[in-house]
Amino acid sequence: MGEKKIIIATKNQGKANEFKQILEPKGYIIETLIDYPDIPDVVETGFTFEENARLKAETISNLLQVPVLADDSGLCIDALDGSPGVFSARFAGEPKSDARNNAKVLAMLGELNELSRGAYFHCTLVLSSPKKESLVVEGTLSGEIAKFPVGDYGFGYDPIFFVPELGKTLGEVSEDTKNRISHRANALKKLDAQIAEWFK
Ligand SMILES: O=c1nc[nH]c2c1ncn2[C@H]1C[C@H](O)[C@@H](COP(=O)(O)OP(=O)(O)OP(=O)(O)O)O1
Ligand SMILES: [Mg+2]
Repeated sequence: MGEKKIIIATKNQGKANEFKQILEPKGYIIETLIDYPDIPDVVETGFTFEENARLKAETISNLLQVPVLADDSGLCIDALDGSPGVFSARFAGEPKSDARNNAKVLAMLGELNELSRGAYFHCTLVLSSPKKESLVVEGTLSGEIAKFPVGDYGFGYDPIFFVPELGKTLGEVSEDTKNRISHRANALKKLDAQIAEWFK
């Protein structure tokens, strides 16, 4: 496999690690905006995951004039009618904080029993190139909101997201295990199936 460089339009270290772990073994060279500190933040003004992922991918692709992949993702909680959804990153306000976001979710769900704590992670990926129609794929992962945070692995809402099939939160499992089942991994599988055709 030749060198195929993809820039991921993210400044999130947790996402960056997962993209590298999944895509580098497939022969991709992965860079992220952490490698381009001078590029300003893209303001996420959209009301859907796709709008925000398009905004990030298309803005950075037009700026750098190379193919760019963006991820917009979030946690959708049944008892909160799908909230925080696209507002996941700043659910507890500015500056964005995983710890405060998790505390806010736990406080809002209170003592609701297991049957009422259903939730899923959603990930929309948009791959953009300056003179091409963008490619859009999505993936989800179902689970439940734990009663308290468990584990130090992962990032974001991982310590409070319990996966029944694993009997653990995502904060308790290795990167390998998460990357077999996650919303991001599921979206990347769909991207993988379409990327060769799209690049032609
Ligand atoms: O696998 C995940 N495990 C735990 N939490 C997660 C995951 N995937 C998304 N999330 C949470 C983190 C953040 O609160 C929001 C994403 O917000 P989102 O705008 O897509 O990302 P971000 O602002 O952290 O980085 P960037 O926009 O630079 O890609 O959902
Ligand atoms: Mg963001």
